[in-house]
Amino acid sequence: MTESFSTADLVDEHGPSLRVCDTQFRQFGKLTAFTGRVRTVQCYQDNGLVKQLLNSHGDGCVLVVDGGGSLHTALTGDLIAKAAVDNGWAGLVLNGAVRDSATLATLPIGIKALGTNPRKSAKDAEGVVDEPVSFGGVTFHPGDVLYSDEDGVVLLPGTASSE
Ligand SMILES: O=C([O-])CC(=O)C(=O)O
Repeated sequence: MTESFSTADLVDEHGPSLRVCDTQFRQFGKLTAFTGRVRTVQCYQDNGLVKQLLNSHGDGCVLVVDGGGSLHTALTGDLIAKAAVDNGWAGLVLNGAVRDSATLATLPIGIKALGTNPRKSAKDAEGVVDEPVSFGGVTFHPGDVLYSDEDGVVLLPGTASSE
């Protein structure tokens, strides 16, 4: 999907109603601009739920993973990211780490994360799916529309929302 938007223009257009995430992410996927409806996972050094979700239909959504900011284990690597591409996810935003970054850079998906660590995460699937998660000074609600580009990550309420 080709996206033509700019987060800076969205800020100018929407003003304070746009939520802007302050986290300074690194870009890992090949797509540097991506947008989609938010789904969420909260977990800590365990990517069992991330793996399950990204191995199911993405419907153009962006998976926002609050890994508590831990850089101790990778929440996504090349296999999970390839599954996300195959299942139609638009992107991943991880408050945590990735691995296999050289391969991630070749995949047609947006991936933002804090950094890298080659260590695997646990696979106990402990955590929470599709509840609001907060980091970088904003709350990500399932159903929000997320826009991400070279300048940052911003959020608008989903159209189904009454906000
Ligand atoms: O399995 C994991 O935890 C992450 C990984 O290496 C992959 O996605 O290839």
